[in-house]
Amino acid sequence: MNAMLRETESTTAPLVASGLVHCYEGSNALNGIDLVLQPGSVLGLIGRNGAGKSTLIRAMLGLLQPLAGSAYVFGEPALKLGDATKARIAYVPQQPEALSWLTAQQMLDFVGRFYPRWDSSFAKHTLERWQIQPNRALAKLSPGERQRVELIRALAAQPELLVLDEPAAALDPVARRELLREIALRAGESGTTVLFSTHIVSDLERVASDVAFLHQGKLLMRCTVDETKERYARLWLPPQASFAAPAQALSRRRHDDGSLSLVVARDAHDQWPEAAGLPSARLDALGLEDLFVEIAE
Ligand SMILES: Nc1ncnc2c1ncn2[C@@H]1O[C@H](COP(=O)(O)OP(=O)(O)OP(=O)(O)O)[C@@H](O)[C@H]1O
Repeated sequence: MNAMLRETESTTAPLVASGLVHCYEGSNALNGIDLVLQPGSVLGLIGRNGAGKSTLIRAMLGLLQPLAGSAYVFGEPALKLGDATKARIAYVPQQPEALSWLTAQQMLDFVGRFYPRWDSSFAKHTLERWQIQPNRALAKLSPGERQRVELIRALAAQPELLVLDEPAAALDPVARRELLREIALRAGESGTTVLFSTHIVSDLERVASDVAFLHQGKLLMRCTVDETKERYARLWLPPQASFAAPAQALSRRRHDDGSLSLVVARDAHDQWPEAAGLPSARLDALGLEDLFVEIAE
């Protein structure tokens, strides 16, 4: 990332990661991630199990100290966030466990005190609408119900930055649709910036403006959802043309007959690799799901 750009963005963007590196027990979970979230964008972070999504989210929010690199939230170093900045963020972890001895209502009442824009009427009505018993201990709720209470907490806070780590994992399809609608509404009407991780490509297509693809701790792709179809494609080369395969490709697979399939991207001048112009070559458009499967396989 350009140094001047980094300086400007780190003071204005809701979320900035710069050269984040992290290891667990000697194995790399993040390999130098640069990522900027623009205000009002909805970024879907996608990647296979173990790709590093939760680690990246936690490092970006200052919940984990990376081995190298830095993160900023609304211009403040993520590891030293003040209360005022914390009140602008709502984060739902993948497996919420905090305050599980309280009932849903008690937890919402307690947490609401820390958020200046807390919408208690939204919290009350959404508990009813999502059929959650307000007086049941959180520990006794099903994982899906527990996740819904956490989502209510995050949304009732009316945050400027909403960060959801696999929010749909335990939700049924109806609840998932409702959540996506709510995210789209918040982004569209209030300009809320949203970062969410997911495995569900259709959710991402439905609500995200931008997509980032994390693979083995590296950010392989970052663009708008619309751009993916125009910028990436599958290039097929027959055996006799495989010598012309470009050196740069997001994935490369040789078939038994000697032909090659590659996922390629347009270059800085918007051009496909030269081999795509060969008469025997074939360039196929890729949907988001196919693109991820091809790259991650
Ligand atoms: N506390 C930990 N101790 C050791 N290794 C860990 C720890 N947390 C994560 N890892 C490892 O780091 C890598 C990245 O994990 P992370 O949870 O960030 O991935 P993820 O993309 O969120 O995965 P999933 O989609 O399954 O939730 C994985 O290989 C995981 O096993």
